Amino acid sequence: MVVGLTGGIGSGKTTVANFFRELGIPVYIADEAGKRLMLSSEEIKKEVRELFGEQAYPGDEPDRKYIASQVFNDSEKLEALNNIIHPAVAADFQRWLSRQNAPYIIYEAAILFESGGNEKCDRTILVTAPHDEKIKRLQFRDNSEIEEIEARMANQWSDEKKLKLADFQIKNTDLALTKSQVEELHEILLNSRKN
Ligand SMILES: CC(C)(COP(=O)(O)OP(=O)(O)OC[C@H]1O[C@@H](n2cnc3c(N)ncnc32)[C@H](O)[C@@H]1O)[C@@H](O)C(=O)NCCC(=O)NCCS
Ligand SMILES: Nc1ncnc2c1ncn2[C@@H]1O[C@H](COP(=O)(O)OP(=O)(O)OP(=O)(O)O)[C@@H](O)[C@H]1O
Repeated sequence: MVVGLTGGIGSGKTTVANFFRELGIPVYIADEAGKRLMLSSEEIKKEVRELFGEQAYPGDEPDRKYIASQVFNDSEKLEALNNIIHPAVAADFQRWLSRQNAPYIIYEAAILFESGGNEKCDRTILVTAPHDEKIKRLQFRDNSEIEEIEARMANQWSDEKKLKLADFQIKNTDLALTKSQVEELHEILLNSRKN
């Protein structure tokens, strides 16, 4: 059973994914796979260079800050980048999935619903947190500018829209409460598999 896990920027997806990992559940993180593939795949490097110029890959490693500055205020360029990265991540995920042996696995992706990835999931979980809390956490973690965070948010669906499609919601405010929501959901997922 594939359980999709998503949430807006800074909502706490990775924090929640790590709680599932502590329960012994295999977790695939699409953002990390995308990063790894941008480093290892010559095909991706070539296509990204064609799209954004040499500046996107000054050497062997991508200039993520430069690419971000090009895509989050230009939805056509973002779509073109997504079209390069997402199929490669999907193939990598299928290879990973075929090696797993667990009652269910977690597939964590930032834009699961926006990209239609939810259609390949048996269940979906949305992590939510108050807007100001997300901004505070990201400023603390990454030293990000508010404008940069809001530009990414503008390219993601609202929680209201995603909640209509999600099977479960995890409200990530207090970490201890988040952990207990994960433990409860884990039991539900184990049982729903038996039905
Ligand atoms: C633009 C890139 C180079 C910026 O890299 P950077 O290290 O700054 O950010 P990172 O990848 O860690 O993402 C941080 C957050 O930004 C947001 N974000 C990233 N990609 C997207 C996207 N395509 N659409 C909307 N939001 C996005 C998410 O909330 C994500 O959690 C990178 O995000 C990227 O290659 N994105 C396109 C591919 C993609 O969709 N990746 C995510 C799922 S595979
Ligand atoms: N409940 C919480 N209370 C306080 N800090 C939190 C909480 N949940 C997450 N954080 C912190 O907020 C930051 C963002 O969390 P996390 O990285 O899990 O979010 P994310 O949704 O995966 O982020 P991104 O969208 O950038 O990939 C991290 O520094 C994390 O340690």
